[in-house]
Amino acid sequence: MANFIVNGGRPLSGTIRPSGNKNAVLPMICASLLTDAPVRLTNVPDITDVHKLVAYFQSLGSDVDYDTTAQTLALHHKGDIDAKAIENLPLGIRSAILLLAPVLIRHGRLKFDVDAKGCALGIREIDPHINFLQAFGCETLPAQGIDMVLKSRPAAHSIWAEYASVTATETFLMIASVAEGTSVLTNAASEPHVQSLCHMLVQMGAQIDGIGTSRLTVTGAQRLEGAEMRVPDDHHEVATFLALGGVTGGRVTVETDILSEMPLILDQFAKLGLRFSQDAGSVTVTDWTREVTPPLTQQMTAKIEAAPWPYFPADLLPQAIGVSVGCTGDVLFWNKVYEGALGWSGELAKLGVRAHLSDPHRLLVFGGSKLKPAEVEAPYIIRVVVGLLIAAIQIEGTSKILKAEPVRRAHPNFIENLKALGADAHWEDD
Ligand SMILES: CC(=O)N[C@H]1[C@@H](OP(=O)(O)OP(=O)(O)OC[C@H]2O[C@@H](n3ccc(=O)[nH]c3=O)[C@H](O)[C@@H]2O)O[C@H](CO)[C@@H](O)[C@@H]1O
Ligand SMILES: C=C(OP(=O)(O)O)C(=O)O
Repeated sequence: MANFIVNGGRPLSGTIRPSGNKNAVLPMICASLLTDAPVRLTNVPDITDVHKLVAYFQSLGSDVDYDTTAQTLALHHKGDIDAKAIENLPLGIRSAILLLAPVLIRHGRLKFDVDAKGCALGIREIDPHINFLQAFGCETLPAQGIDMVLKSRPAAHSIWAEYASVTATETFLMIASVAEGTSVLTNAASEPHVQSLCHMLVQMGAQIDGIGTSRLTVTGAQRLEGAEMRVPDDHHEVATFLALGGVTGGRVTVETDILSEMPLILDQFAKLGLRFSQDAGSVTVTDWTREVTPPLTQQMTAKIEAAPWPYFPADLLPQAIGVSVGCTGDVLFWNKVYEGALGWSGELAKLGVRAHLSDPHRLLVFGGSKLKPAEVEAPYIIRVVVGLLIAAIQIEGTSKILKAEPVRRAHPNFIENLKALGADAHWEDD
């Protein structure tokens, strides 16, 4: 596991383009298995999760052309796929769960003991996925692990989900897109990455109404066609570069076409004293006052709460916490999604941060901490590596973030990009 070394206190400045969104490209890659026609994706990030899915498809005998320089990925799953290889789902990535629907649709059977754990944010449930698949006619056979079969074309089904799950909504979308008839999912997730999968499935021949809302109506196609899609820019990475620029007292411009999805995200970072200017295709962080905007309701503490879209994303909470440690006021962070996403906050104390973990979902960061460089250890959570870096890079002196490797799952060339903006940072191999 590699570590990050960062020499903090140097302003980051310049212009940068974000990479494609990991959580958008992964379901798109999995959905390519729904067709025997070619699929071509552009703006594909060079990240380890993509490499794992690509290796899986290569093992199935698919034609795969992944050009990391051009950021393109061409996939063509022609005839039969290798029945032995199909059960070797990629390990350690949450998106392995997104292979269940397409493999069952394509192959009719899947036996798995899925390690679809992804980031260590708490328990990563598989129940909604299995329940949705069963509702569409997949049977579960008694077995060690899970053994599912799909004997004929799925029949449309309507579901009211217990909660708005991103990947379970994507499972629904994939199976409903080939089902006979019209299916409805109520309490659907609506994140930008869920929307991009909808647009891809529409291009492939499904009819989808309600894209971007919590109710999706899908009419399936007998046969799905190929697709050519651009992976949307990563709104998490846009916010990350802005935060890094701001906390170092620099001026970073991010050029992107995803600004329409970012008003709430920028508002919440502005609550932490970051100031932005925007034009049609870019956003610039211009200043950091360090002042927390106090609520007008005097009994309240300033707070940032994360929940399913269109709330502030849970995957941006660590980055916001990283900014807040240098603020003069108190901020309450509330993760309404995951029960295990804040346990790492003890590491902040090593950097001199005063904070109180109120319960598994809420962290109160006190203003005015006397920060100092330190060695901290990241959990297996991509965005926490980034959050710890945002905290460390604002502190003069050398800090080390142990086990920083998970960042490679979502942010290509992360250190190279930081260096190009003027950071003094490098990888250290253990
Ligand atoms: C590959 C991928 O796309 N991963 C993303 C996806 O994971 P993933 O699809 O696994 O996340 P879910 O949306 O299912 O939510 C994660 C967990 O939070 C809990 N939960 C969620 C919503 C809710 O209203 N109530 C509730 O209790 C459940 O325990 C659930 O298992 O969405 C997460 C939430 O945006 C992101 O952090 C992950 O980066
Ligand atoms: C939690 C994340 O990813 P995953 O669900 O793939 O583990 C993330 O992208 O921050």
